[in-house]
Amino acid sequence: MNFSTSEALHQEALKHIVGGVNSPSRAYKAVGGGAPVYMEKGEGAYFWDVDGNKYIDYLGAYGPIITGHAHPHIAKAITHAATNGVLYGTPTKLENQFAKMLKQAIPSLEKVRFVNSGTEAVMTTVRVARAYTNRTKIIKFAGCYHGHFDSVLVEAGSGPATLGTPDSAGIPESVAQDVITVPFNNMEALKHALDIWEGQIAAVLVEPIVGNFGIVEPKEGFLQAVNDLTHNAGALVIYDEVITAFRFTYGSSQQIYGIEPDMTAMGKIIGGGLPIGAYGGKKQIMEQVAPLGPAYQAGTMAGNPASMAAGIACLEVLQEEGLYEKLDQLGEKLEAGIIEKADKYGISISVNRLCGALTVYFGDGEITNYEQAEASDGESFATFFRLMLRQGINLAPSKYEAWFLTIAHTEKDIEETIAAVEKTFQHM
Ligand SMILES: Cc1ncc(COP(=O)(O)O)c(CN[C@@H](CN)CCC(=O)O)c1O
Repeated sequence: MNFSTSEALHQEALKHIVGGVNSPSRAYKAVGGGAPVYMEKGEGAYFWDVDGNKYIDYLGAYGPIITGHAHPHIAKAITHAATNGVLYGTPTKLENQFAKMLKQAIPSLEKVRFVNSGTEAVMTTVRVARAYTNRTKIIKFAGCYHGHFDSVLVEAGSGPATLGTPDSAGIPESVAQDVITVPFNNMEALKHALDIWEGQIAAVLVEPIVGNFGIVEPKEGFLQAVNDLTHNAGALVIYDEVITAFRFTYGSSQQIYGIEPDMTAMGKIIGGGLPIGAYGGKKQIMEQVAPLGPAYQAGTMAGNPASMAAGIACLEVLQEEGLYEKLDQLGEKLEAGIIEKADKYGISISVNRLCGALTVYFGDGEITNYEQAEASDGESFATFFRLMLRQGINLAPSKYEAWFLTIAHTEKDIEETIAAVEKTFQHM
């Protein structure tokens, strides 16, 4: 495969854009460096790079593109918005329509607000929780990612109830001191942290199904324990469903496990590929938000007609009967194929999968928390990534990101992918 145009574009980008990318996730630093491939056309489950190479896409733009690239229903909605005026600075009826769709799918959303990214959505839920409880500390889980605002760019040590230390420059110690990190799926560690910081915890923030150290489901009883322990401590539960909302079902993890948080942050899929974020929750909590209450959140583009139209169109597509069952069947076929080839060539992997999202970890043992994911073999992943890319299979360039299927993937695509996996394992 020839990547020369991508390489040239990357050299050009390096002169103007920090690291040549607008998000560090897109750099190939974790997979040996060099120029990322530059895509220039997407259609369904495929995209083409600037050198004309075609790929089956499992990146899905880190989650949003569950309908496949350039879905006609979404494209039509965006085109209409473009010709109708993309931004007025006034409320529009689309915001009412979309808010009602979200509330119908996720009943814990008694009130919602639209913002422009998952980061903004999570950031605001934390602010609202602090306003509502009049407390400042939050507990998050090691390895969970919640966007790039100060309070969550903190990764404490592996021990429970450890006070956070910043994992990004520019975050004041004073901010890091208000974040406690505990291991995911560890109820005792959570209880310990809530006890130690009794009366000071505003909220426990969790990815109910983790997507940021691969796909990791909550252990039996874990989410119920999060609710019970957090509420007993007088704090709020915030679900970060930026990845999970509409990924596994027409709704959220709340409809899968039958457990509701106090607030939910969303993003990615609900924007149909356009910039989006949303948060919502119990009425009496959400009424802390301006102009009703003292917690401020605003945004020029919040609820803009183009993102609303794209989000509405996306959810209309996802209402199709049997859609998630089909994603699950394709995901199961892919998982089985990868495992069968790994066994055939003696490659030690473990696969975590839920519906149409999966992660292949290199190494032994099950992955139920960040420490185990961190210990998985990144070198082998980097080799795997490169060999798959050269065969026209595009994955996220990180061992911590999931493979995302779209509704456009076919059995044939899965068979082609498994054949590429076999060829890759033969060379590892
Ligand atoms: C659970 C969760 N919560 C919040 C965010 C932040 O959303 P955005 O601000 O990127 O829209 C994310 C963003 N995810 C990353 C990678 N999984 C997006 C990729 C990137 O940062 O380029 C998330 O996964």
